[in-house]
Parts: sequence; structure tokens; C-alpha cells
Amino acid sequence: MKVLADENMPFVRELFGDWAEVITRPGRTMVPADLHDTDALLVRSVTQVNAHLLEQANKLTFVGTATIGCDHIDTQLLAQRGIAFASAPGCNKVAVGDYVMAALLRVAAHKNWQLADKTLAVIGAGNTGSEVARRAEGLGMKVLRCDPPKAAAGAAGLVNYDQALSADIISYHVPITHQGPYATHHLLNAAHIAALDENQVLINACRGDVWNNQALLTRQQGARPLTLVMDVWEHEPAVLAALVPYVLIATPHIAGYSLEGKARGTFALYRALCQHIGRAEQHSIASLLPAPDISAVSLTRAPSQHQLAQLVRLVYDIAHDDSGFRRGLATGAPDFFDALRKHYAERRELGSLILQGVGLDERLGFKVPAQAADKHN
Ligand SMILES: NC(=O)c1ccc[n+]([C@@H]2O[C@H](COP(=O)([O-])OP(=O)(O)OC[C@H]3O[C@@H](n4cnc5c(N)ncnc54)[C@H](O)[C@@H]3O)[C@@H](O)[C@H]2O)c1
Ligand SMILES: O=C(O)[C@H](O)[C@H](O)COP(=O)(O)O
Repeated sequence: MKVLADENMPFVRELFGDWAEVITRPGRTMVPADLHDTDALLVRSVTQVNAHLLEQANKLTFVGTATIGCDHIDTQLLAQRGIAFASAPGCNKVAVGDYVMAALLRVAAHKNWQLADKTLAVIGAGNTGSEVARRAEGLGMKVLRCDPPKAAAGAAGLVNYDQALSADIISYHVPITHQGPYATHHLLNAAHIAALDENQVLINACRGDVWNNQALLTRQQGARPLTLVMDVWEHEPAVLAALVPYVLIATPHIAGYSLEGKARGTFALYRALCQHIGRAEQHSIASLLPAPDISAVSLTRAPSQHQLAQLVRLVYDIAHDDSGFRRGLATGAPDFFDALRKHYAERRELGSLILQGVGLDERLGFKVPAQAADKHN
């Protein structure tokens, strides 16, 4: 069987190579001819899987995306053509939790805030939003969850969007949708942006088009700019360069880019394709992951917020991603955004680091030995 995969999908050869012919291509520039005689197509978020791409797909029976978001896939078309489809829900939710936690600690240092005094609103209380809420609660923050589709289905304990917009920090975790009662395109629109207080912080680690970037630029160029954390941008990879100097943390859509998250994404497709063709699984995720460079740290007392930030930086330094983004943009190279993503350094999840010695809140994401963990679930 012939498997065509995005060249930026790790572990494809390890999982598929011993039983399929694996061909890799740059995801953003896959063309219809690449699909000729291909049985299974494995993509990431940058490949638009639509009628045009499938024009020469004469053998295709399976499409998989190793991502959470599926907005790049015409799933209706696949269903019409009888092509099986799989995605990887939740695969990188822990990485997004790590990213937002790193961002929160950096924002707190910048604003001289104690996070435990602040309120965080999570817009979209699904896989990534729930992971972020868990981290924030581990930091002692008050958390508001806003998810109108879930509220309409009867879920309790949720706030409406207006209430959420009053929080100190507002973090977005919705899919991009353009139609229906809960459409998220420009969910943060010009009127919302104009009405926010200058002390508020906005975080976007979902999809760029959820925020009106031009309206944000207008706000930032005025007298009362907001504090912004942006991993995703409207019109990626062509970011609104003028906005970047007004963003506290700017990164190239890498919130989900932990090695573990990528491994889970590829593995979800391996599992789905095995099921699709009736093949027994012969691999595990654990076998794909190398040992982390730093595996344990011993604490003698509960860490302060500042020390917690240092511990997070041991595993994931968001400032490094931010400075790389700014350097890349400054080169003027049109492909800087994709180049940063393609050559992204190996990043482990906070859970790869064991924190020994004190009973740390396990919701923070580090691995805490069972007898020491301060359990909350
Ligand atoms: N930056 C990254 O690297 C990265 C990584 C993973 C996921 N993502 C993006 O984040 C999105 C969310 O991921 P997830 O795993 O949490 O998805 P999910 O499906 O588990 O959760 C999304 C939640 O958003 C809610 N929602 C939908 N419309 C809403 C609206 N108008 N207002 C408030 N809530 C709304 C849904 O009810 C659902 O509970 C993905 O679709 C993907 O686009 C980005
Ligand atoms: O939807 C997702 O899972 C994330 O946005 C994912 O991390 C995107 O990464 P990409 O597929 O663009 O490499």
C-alpha cells in the first residue's frame, strides 16, 4: 500500500515504513498528481484536502490528519466518496496546556501579577480549554468556562461570552467555524476589542481567524494597548507584521508542538489506518519517545511563582520561541513562519519532568510521584 504523508509528520517511517511504501511531501504544496496511486493520505493542518487536491486520487480509501483542528479537510466530500477519515482529537492538548501555562507565568512576571489573585476565562471548554483550565486552577486562579454549544446541550457551571470577556486573562480554545449559531470566525471582533480594559490579557492558541487581527492592530496603536499572546494569526503563514511589536509573546503556531503531542497525532492515524485495513497494531507510543534530557528535579519546599516559572523554563522556554519568531520576521524571508515550524527543536511536555520532594499540585502538569501528589481529581 502507498502512504503519502506530510514531510513534517514525525514517526511516520517508524510506524508505517515496515508495511507500506511511505512517500513524504511538503504539506503546504501537495498537488493532485501526488495523490495518483496513493492509498492513504496523512496530513497536518497546512494541507487543504478538497476536491482539487483529490482530482487524481484514483485509489485513495483513507485520509488522516495528525491534528486536533479539522478545518482544512472537506469531510463531506470524503464521506460522499466513501473515503474513511480520521483525526487526532486531544493529541496535543497537554502541549497547549504547557504553552498557556508558560505564557501565564511570563505575563505575570511582565505585569508583576500574582496569578492566584487573577481570573482566567477559557473560551471553548473542550480538550485544550479544559487542560488550560486545569493548569490555571493549579496556579490558584479563578477560572470561568465559556462554551455556549455545551451550555445549550445542558452542561452546568458555564458563563456567557460577555461574562467571560470581563476576566483578567481570556484564553481562546475554539475550532474555527464560519456558519451556524456558534460561528467562531472573528469571535473576538472590533467592538469587543475596543471595549476591553487596557489591563486585560488575551491569549490565542486555537486558530488565527478567531480574532480580528486588523482591529487588534488599531487598538494596539492607540493609547491603551492590551497585553497579547498570539500563537496563531489570521492568514497564516502571512502574519500581520505590523501587529507583532505590540504582542508580548508571538509564536508561529507551535503551541501544540511537543514531541509527545506529535507522536500521539501520528499514532492516532496509525491506529485508525490499522483498523481501516484490518491490520494488528505492532507499535506503541512509548516506544517512539526518547528519554528526556532532564528527567527529575528535587525540591526542598513548595516553589514560589517565580521558581515555578524557572521550573517550566527548564522544560519549555516560551521566550525562546518568541525571540525566534521576531528574528525570523526581521529577516523579511517570506517563508520564515513555515521554516520555524519545520525546524522546531524537540520540545518535551512538563510531564516529562519528575518534581520530587514536595507535594506539588498535579494539575500544574509536571510529573509528581504518587505519594507526594496534591490530588485534586
Ligand atoms: N495552536 C495550536 O497549536 C493548536 C493545538 C491544538 C488545537 N488547536 C486548535 O484549537 C481548537 C480547539 O481544540 P480542542 O481540542 O479544545 O477542541 P474541542 O473540540 O475538544 O473543544 C472545542 C470547544 O469549543 C466549543 N465551542 C465551539 N464554538 C464555540 C463558541 N462560539 N464559543 C465558545 N465555545 C465554543 C465546543 O463546544 C468545544 O467544547 C482546535 O479546533 C484547533 O483549531 C490549536
Ligand atoms: O489543530 C492542531 O492540532 C494544531 O493546530 C496543530 O498543532 C497544528 O500543527 P500543524 O498541523 O500545522 O503542524
